[in-house]
Amino acid sequence: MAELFKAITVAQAREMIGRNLNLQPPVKRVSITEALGKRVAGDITAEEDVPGFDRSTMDGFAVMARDTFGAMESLPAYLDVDGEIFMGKEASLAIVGGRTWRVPTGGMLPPGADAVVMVEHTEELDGRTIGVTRPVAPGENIVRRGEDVSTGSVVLARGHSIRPQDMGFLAAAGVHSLEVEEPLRVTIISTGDEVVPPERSPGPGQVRDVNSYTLYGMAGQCGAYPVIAGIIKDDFQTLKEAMEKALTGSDMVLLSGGSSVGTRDVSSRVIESLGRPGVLFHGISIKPGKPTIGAVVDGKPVFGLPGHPVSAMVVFALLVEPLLKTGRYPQNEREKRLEFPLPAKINRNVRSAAGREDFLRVELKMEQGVMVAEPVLGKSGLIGTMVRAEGLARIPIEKEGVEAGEYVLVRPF
Ligand SMILES: Nc1nc2c(c(=O)[nH]1)N[C@H]1C(S)=C(S)[C@@H](COP(=O)(O)OP(=O)(O)OC[C@H]3O[C@@H](n4cnc5c(N)ncnc54)[C@H](O)[C@@H]3O)O[C@H]1N2
Ligand code: MOO
Repeated sequence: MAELFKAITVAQAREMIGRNLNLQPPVKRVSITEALGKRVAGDITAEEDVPGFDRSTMDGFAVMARDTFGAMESLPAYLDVDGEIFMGKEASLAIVGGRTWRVPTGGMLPPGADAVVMVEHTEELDGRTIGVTRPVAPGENIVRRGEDVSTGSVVLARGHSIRPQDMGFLAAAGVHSLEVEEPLRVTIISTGDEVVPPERSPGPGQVRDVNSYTLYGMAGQCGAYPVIAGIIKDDFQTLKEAMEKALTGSDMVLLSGGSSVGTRDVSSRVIESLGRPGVLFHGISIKPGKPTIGAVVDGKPVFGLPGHPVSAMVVFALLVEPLLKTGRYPQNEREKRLEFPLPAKINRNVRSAAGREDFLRVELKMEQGVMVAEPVLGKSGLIGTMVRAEGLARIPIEKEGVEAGEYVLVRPF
């Protein structure tokens, strides 16, 4: 069993979980319209070129560009018009030097044409001949066959989350159904003898359950399928039974409360009893969120999140969210950078401790064209501070604080 409160870094925590993880989301074939926000289960390869033919991007005249070289207002290049290409129809007759075809925006180019002259840059002479008043370069005002997608190329790679533009791209490539990962099922359990459901009036010493709802919301935002299992008594046997049931029916279990060192804190012992490898760490060098339990049981992650509502949300953002969104933790500098993407100037001094990463709730405002982060002060038990905040600012592990005017990196929410 992991040593109690021998705190490790976030990076080490991620590494330990990642190494033991075996998330296996179910896979389902869906239509394009059902795929929004889902992750692609395997590489999707284009079976045809898009567009399937060379097309004009302007209303005008299909030409061999070289026939227009040197053309100008005072000395147009004269071309005979062989006819008109209609929208959605094949252009089968090849273009002949010195001649042209009228073509609409999106129309097919005749074989041999390598550019289109916009109608504005031509003058009609006798209905059969035009004068080109500006030259075009090869490739101008056209898109080539396969320029959007070429046959055999990977349209979307495995693991990619489908966005609206991806849906259009799939349609263009003729991929009308695809295999996607089903949302991961996350069971959320709250512990604590003092915690009551929101519909109950708390008695003396009692508080309403906050964490089940913040965690439910955060999991939903990640595209997961959260289930609230309710409030379970701080009792070994009762909690063990609830956790076993949760593990059987889901891909991940989040338990909040009971992660600290109180005599009644049974979470760690219960998680350890569920299976192998069990508890990997108990304590991370962050504030808030230090008393976090990280475990993996038969490939499924199990987190014991701190009871304080802000702490639970911060730990979710750092350890749970990447797994629900991508099935893994950020691997390269770009992915890590995108977790806290927004630079902002902090507007007051904040102390931290070297060897500990701090996460500040901040409000964001623009002052003289600069993004400014104003810390929202308050203990990590106060959910209202999170409601006022618009982001989390990070003070890196090696720093002993930040001074007013320094830049911090923020994750807006
Ligand atoms: N002697 C020490 N005491 C504490 C330490 C410590 O290092 N030494 N760490 C503190 C920190 S930091 C945190 S965070 C909390 C973590 O506590 P637990 O995870 O053990 O959670 P509980 O003791 O059950 O509850 C803490 C706090 O949160 C409230 N809570 C719990 N669940 C919910 C819920 N679902 N909704 C709303 N509020 C909840 C609970 O009532 C307590 O107020 O420990 C510190 N103590
Ligand atoms: O996780 Mo505890 O809140 O550091 O407040």
